[in-house]
Amino acid sequence: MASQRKRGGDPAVTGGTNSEFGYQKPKGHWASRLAPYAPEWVGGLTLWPVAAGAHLWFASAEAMPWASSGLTLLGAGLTGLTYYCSRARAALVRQFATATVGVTAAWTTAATIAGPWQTPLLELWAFGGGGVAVAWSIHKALKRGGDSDEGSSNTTSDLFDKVKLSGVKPGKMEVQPNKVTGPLQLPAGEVDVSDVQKASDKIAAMLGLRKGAVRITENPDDASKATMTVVAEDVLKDPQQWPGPSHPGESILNPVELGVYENAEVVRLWLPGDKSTSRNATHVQVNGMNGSGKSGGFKLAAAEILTRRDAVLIVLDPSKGDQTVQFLQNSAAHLVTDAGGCKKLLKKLPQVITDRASQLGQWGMDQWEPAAYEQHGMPYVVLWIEEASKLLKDVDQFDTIAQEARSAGISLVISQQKSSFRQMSTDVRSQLGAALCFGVKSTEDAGYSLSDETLEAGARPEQWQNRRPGCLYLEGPGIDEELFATPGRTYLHSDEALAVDIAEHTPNAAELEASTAKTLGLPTKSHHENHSSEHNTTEQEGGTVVPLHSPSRTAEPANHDSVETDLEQLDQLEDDDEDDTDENVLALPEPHEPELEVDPDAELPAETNTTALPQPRPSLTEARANLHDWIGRQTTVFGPKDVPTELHGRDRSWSSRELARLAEDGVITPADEAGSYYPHPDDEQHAA
Ligand SMILES: Nc1ncnc2c1ncn2[C@@H]1O[C@H](COP(=O)(O)OP(=O)(O)OP(=O)(O)O)[C@@H](O)[C@H]1O
Repeated sequence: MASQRKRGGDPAVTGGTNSEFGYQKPKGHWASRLAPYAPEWVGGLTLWPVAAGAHLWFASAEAMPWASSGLTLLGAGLTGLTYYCSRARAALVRQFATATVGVTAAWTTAATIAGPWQTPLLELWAFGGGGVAVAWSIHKALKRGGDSDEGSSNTTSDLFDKVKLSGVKPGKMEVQPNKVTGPLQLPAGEVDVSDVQKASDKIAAMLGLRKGAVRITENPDDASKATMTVVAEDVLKDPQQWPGPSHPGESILNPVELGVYENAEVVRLWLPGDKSTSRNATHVQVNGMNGSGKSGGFKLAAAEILTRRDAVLIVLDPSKGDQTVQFLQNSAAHLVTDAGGCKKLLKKLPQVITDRASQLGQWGMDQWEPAAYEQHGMPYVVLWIEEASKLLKDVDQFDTIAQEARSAGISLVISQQKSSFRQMSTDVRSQLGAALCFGVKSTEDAGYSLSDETLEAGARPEQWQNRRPGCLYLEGPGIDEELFATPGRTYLHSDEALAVDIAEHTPNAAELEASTAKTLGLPTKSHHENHSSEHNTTEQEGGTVVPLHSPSRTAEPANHDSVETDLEQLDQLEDDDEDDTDENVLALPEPHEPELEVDPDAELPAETNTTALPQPRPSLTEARANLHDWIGRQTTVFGPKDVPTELHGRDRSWSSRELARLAEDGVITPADEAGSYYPHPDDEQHAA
């Protein structure tokens, strides 16, 4: 327990400060330099006249026995009290303070009875008292420190005195850019690391810093040690720009990079396990209130996953439809946005897990490793489940699914506002080894996401709520535990920029192996490309949303399994919610409808409003030709927002990508402002 004693009770720390918080104000004048040492000398000198007065006062034979026994009791009580109150101090100080009070009380009692001028009381007072006063002064002089190396420690030591944690001893503080760190030694058995953590905001206030600027992290190997980190400037105020994919064309074994921590380290999330570093594969829970930046985090993670050579991303997003996933329209991601389809896919997962795990076993692998893709074509699968609470309640034994999925090379990412007991069972939660926590509403919500240790170490996602979108804490395998309580912020990005990088990688994107694709009712590569080969006259730009009963599914070869699956799906139709009607429509086989404007891209309602709806959408070739003509008529700088929707029938991100492509091909020239262009090739621009 923390010592809650009053600051004034310890002669070693009283006096000597004349600013509000003492430790900051320099004392130049000799009087103020000597003032801290006055109490022991003044106290010692006044003791003699006090004892003399008491002796004369109690001189009568009747009063003296009462006075002597009263003073003895009082002395013993004060000695015991001193010992108790100094328990949070270093052992030597505690013993010295107790001895000082005990000896002083004994001398005062004896001097009151016999008279302080008697031998040896007079000599004891003169030499013994003087010695005690000198000892206290030396102790104070050393503690206050004239030596500059110790200066910072003593200053910090005083800081702990102020928050009533005097026994806490700071070590040498290490100064880094925007950060000061140093070890703390706690008085073993007297002050707990949680006591210091609770005082961290008070310490920040005393240093004139914002809440959360001081963090105390416990030492996992020694409960009497901790680390104090002080971050002066809040560098997360302004998010950093997305630098592009971190490991394009490399393995998903490399971390997914999402942003930066306040100490400028990169926020890294490892998904697959790695035996060589004893790291486990992990699932992730993503939490954060509305507007806290979850979708932004998803988009960055998606861009990372989709630019790796051996990973497949499947996204289930039953709530926002393709509002969030629009930027993935040209990617290899598998998207399911109807609730019924999402649930069906989840129900098929156990089969996929069993198949993949036994397949990996046959190849001699007890978990997924890059060789599984390189040698056998089995990619790592990241199944990202948005608004998971709406789906998981209908999936039996999801905890078992989660438990088994990791060994089958599948990471589940469960994203929802909060993971309270109503939203997610404790069993499921215990299977999610990583937590990505954005701003939440309350401390309680933070507790559903982050571990107690991280919260005690100073993580406060509730301080952001949704006022600091993108700010996060991340716990997970492979991450240095000191970073668990370090705030970070996702990169600032635009959907267009992400889409461009993803599209660049799409031709090399990993394919879902045939057996998994079949069980889940998904195409192997991407809906976009499969669909394209089956319906090559159908426009593909928006064709990435893959409901389970899509034409691509019906095109799969019929066999015993698929008959069974279809029967099962028919049964399940009764259970499914709001999307049932759509599913029935989509389930009808429509393999050859060359001119039919089937547009599985659900982005259309969002951007192609009333003007576009009654119009047949131009094909990609027509859209590009229209855009080209339109550019030819432009005379000034323009951007994607200036391109009329009816020219192409698509959303603005399409224009954005097309313009970027044309600029790359040298047809138009980028202007100074990002995302805007001159309607001429570069050389003409210079000539003009
Ligand atoms: N790192 C960031 N820096 C600055 N702004 C950001 C960052 N991340 C997201 N934002 C902005 O914050 C707003 C909310 O973000 P986002 O839509 O990702 O939140 P959300 O948690 O998904 O919200 P909801 O659950 O309501 O969809 C958006 O305008 C987004 O552009």
